[in-house]
Amino acid sequence: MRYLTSGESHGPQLTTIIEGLPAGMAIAASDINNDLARRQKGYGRGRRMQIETDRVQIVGGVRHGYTLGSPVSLVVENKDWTHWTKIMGIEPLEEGEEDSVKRKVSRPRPGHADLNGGMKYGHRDMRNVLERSSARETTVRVAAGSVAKKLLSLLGIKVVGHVVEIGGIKAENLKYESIEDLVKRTENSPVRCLDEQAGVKMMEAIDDAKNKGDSIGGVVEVIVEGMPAGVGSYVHYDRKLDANIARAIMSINAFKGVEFGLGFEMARKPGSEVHDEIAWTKEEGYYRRTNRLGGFEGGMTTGMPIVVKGVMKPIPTLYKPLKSVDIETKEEFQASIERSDSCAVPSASVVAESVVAWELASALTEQFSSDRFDILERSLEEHRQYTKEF
Ligand SMILES: Cc1cc2nc3c(=O)[nH]c(=O)nc-3n(C[C@H](O)[C@H](O)[C@H](O)COP(=O)(O)O)c2cc1C
Ligand SMILES: C=C(O[C@@H]1CC(C(=O)O)=C[C@@H](OP(=O)(O)O)[C@H]1O)C(=O)O
Repeated sequence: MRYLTSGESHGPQLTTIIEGLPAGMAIAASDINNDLARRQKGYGRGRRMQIETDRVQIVGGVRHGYTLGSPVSLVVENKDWTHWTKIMGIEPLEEGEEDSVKRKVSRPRPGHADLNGGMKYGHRDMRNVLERSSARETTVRVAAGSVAKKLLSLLGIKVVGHVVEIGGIKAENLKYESIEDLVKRTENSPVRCLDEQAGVKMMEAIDDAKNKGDSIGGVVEVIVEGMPAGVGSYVHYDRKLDANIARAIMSINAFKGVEFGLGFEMARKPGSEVHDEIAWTKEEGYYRRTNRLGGFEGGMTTGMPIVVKGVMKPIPTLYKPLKSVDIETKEEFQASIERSDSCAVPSASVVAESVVAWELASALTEQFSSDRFDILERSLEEHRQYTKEF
């Protein structure tokens, strides 16, 4: 499967076209809207989120609630567009209209894409960069991921993202009864954190950063249950599923690192405390006694839960200005801003969940016959039985 997204942060809409979904898969706008709403929530977001109420329109590839096998196109409108029609105008300016209506950006923000993007595409008005580099684009990535999640859930695979650290405050109590329990408890937390006490401290840290005009980052974790063993491949770099997941997480705006299982801690432990012993029972088939590798060996799933973390840096747009250089005057200035998030880690955990779901759905549809959803379902069931008895 593949998808592209299009659209600017303050343009009329965001669009995605998804190719390669099996025909005959149930999908409804309500499934996607639920995930769009989850992405919008989260403590630490700025004023923009009060303007937007993200809702999807399915404009292609679905009829009476089922995919047709043709490309699925999804659209999410930017409500903020009505305030930006002149600034973002698609038509050339009319005679006599001032260039100043474009709200030209000549002052790049440290940590954002402004300066490098301006240099790359020759945009001396760096609004042309920030409009697309903005994480507003993650709205339709979540929409595409939601469709992938639907495919996975129909195949008995569950994916959930949550927050394990914000601003140096780590969640200590990460125990949960079942993935349903994890979903329920994180949905009830404003920071999408299992550990209620840590969650309260995280919110205080966000308030503190906001009051100081600063921003903070954190760590999100995505857990997947129900993936069969042997999905992905070891034969080529771009078919290693863990590598594709790592790339997907790194592609989320502001993400700077990825870990599977014990992650970087593996560097400090001997092999006997890292590798997971293999066991077998008639009922369960093969399983690992531990899951320190986080569900992957050799670029393929082990059948154990996938556990992957991603680190998000603090938001670059700061009320407390950092020094930068105006590209017109070459003079130093201290940036002043109108609005920004102070922490978007909770929202980003939903984005991480979405991009992981996408990679898994992609790998499954590549590996198994997938023109028809019912055949995909059957093939996967056969594969599950086969790997159990292998
Ligand atoms: C959900 C989400 C919301 C974000 N909100 C903001 C924001 O309000 N202001 C900002 O400067 N950056 C925000 N970012 C981060 C920037 O989009 C990101 O830092 C920028 O695109 C540069 O890319 P890089 O940090 O990956 O190098 C957000 C990121 C995510 C995932
Ligand atoms: C719009 C979203 O996030 C935006 C991501 C973002 C950035 O620079 O990445 C900057 C802000 O945009 P604005 O300048 O319009 O307030 C965020 O609000 C969203 O998540 O839907």
